[in-house]
Amino acid sequence: MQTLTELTAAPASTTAPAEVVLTLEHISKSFGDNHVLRDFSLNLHRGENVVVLGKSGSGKSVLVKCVIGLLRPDAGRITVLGQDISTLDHEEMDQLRAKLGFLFQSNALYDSMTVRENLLFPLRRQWLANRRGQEADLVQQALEDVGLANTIDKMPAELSGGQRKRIALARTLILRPEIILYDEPTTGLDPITAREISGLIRQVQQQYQTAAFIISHDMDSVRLVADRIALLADGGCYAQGTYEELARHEDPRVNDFFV
Ligand SMILES: Nc1ncnc2c1ncn2[C@@H]1O[C@H](COP(=O)(O)OP(=O)(O)OP(=O)(O)O)[C@@H](O)[C@H]1O
Repeated sequence: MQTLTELTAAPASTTAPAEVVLTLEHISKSFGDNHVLRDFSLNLHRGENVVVLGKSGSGKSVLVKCVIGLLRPDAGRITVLGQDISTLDHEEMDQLRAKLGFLFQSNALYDSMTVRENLLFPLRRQWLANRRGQEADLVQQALEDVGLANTIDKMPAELSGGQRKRIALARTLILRPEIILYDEPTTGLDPITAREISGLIRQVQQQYQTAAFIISHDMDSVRLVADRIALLADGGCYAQGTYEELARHEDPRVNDFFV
């Protein structure tokens, strides 16, 4: 396996894989007179990291909530792993969510449980029959993947912010998601730890061929993790391209993010 340094130094891939795993088509969402999303469209391909970049209040969280079915768009269609989510009932949506991983800002670890118990929890909740009896191995593997096998018996309060982020990612990985949604994965971390987490996001992508839908405005992290960036402005996908393409974009509304 590549070292973290090699991974963080690796240039973003410019060849997009063919299979589309997430499609947002002409999504609109308003709250009263506040038209947050207006005709927003974007595709995500298998194995691709896409960062959605936008100013505070531009609608990034609303977009993620639409993808995971917590908010229903007023117009448009969202297709996840080939399924139009507006056609799914609760049970079907739950089954689909089991193929998605989430890494929220809060990490959402259970403070009263050890690291081991935190990782066992989603396994038992999803209760994957074909993994019965393998839980201990899966926990061990997930912790090794994030470089924290030695924390298995610790409580979350004994871990640093960066370690808690890694454990939260291990808990997501244990269910082998096909798409991971990262909400501000480096917020609240010091620059060195933030860089390590960005390296880990790349490592996960390469090791598991997962697609990632990443909300971020940490431009150092965006540079390291993004294969493609979609700029959300005026409710729509205002511009998209690689980090380098958008950084030299002539429109100041785009290149201002990169200075
Ligand atoms: N449930 C809701 N009801 C009413 N308005 C909402 C709701 N959720 C979000 N909004 C509004 O939608 C707009 C976009 O909010 P959102 O949280 O998506 O922004 P964001 O881009 O994620 O911002 P930040 O980077 O600061 O987290 C805001 O004006 C917010 O007030």
